[in-house]
Amino acid sequence: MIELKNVSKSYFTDVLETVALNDISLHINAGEFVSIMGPSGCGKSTLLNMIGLLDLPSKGSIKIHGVHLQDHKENELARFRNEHLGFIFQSFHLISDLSVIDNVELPLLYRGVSTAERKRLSEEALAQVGLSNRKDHFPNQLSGGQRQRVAIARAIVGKPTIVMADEPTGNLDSVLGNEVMQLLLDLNEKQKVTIVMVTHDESMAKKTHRILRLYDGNLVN
Ligand SMILES: Nc1ncnc2c1ncn2[C@@H]1O[C@H](COP(=O)(O)OP(=O)(O)OP(=O)(O)O)[C@@H](O)[C@H]1O
Repeated sequence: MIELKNVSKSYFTDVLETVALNDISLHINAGEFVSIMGPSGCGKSTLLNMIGLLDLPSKGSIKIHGVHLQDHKENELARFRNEHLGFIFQSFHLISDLSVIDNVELPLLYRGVSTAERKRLSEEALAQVGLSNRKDHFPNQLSGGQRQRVAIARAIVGKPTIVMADEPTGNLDSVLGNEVMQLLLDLNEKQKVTIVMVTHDESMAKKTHRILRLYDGNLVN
C-alpha cells in the first residue's frame, strides 16, 4: 500500500549537495506498524516526509493506495494527505490559541465537514484518547502527555488509513511515552491503521512489527 521505488533526496546549498536519501526502495503493507531508526542525520525525517508527501523526492517514485504521487500538483497532494494521512510530531504542533476540541477539528474544517459532524467526530476522537473531559481546555493547560494525546486525536479524527509519527514519545518521560505508545499500538491493532514511526528509542521500536534502519541515507536491512 506504500511503495517507494529507487527514491533519492538531495538538498542543495550554494556549495554543497547533501544526499539525505540514497536509492531507497521499500514496501509497507496495509495494517503494518513500522518504525524507522538510525543515527542523527541519517535521513529518518526526510524519509518520513517523503512517505507523508510533505516533500517530494529528487528521484524515484512513491505509490500509496496504488496511486503514483510524485507527479501530482501541490493542491492534489494536500487533498490526498488530508483524506488518507494523519500526522503526529515530537513537539505536538498544537495551535495554542485554539481549544483542545478546535485543534482536533482542524483536519475536518479543511475538508469542509459540517459543524455538527465535526463536533461529533472530534468528541469521538477525544474519547478514544481518554480526553473527553479536557475538550474546552487550551494546550498550555495540559501536560505533555495530554498534549500528545490531543495531537493523536487530531491525527485520527479524519479516519486516515495511515498515520505518520515523528518521534511521538521523544518529548515525554517513559511513563507518558509508554501511554502514548499504547494508544498507537491500539490504533494499529483495533482499527487496522498503518503506522510509520520515527524513533530513537529501541524499546518503543521493538513493540512494532518491523524496524527499518537507515544509515547515511541508505536502508541497511
Ligand atoms: N532543508 C534541508 N536543507 C539542507 N540539508 C538538509 C535539509 N533537511 C535535512 N538536511 C540534511 O539531510 C540529512 C538528513 O536529515 P534528516 O533530518 O532526515 O535526518 P534525521 O535522521 O531525521 O536526523 P535527527 O535524528 O537528528 O532528527 C542531514 O544531513 C541534514 O543535515
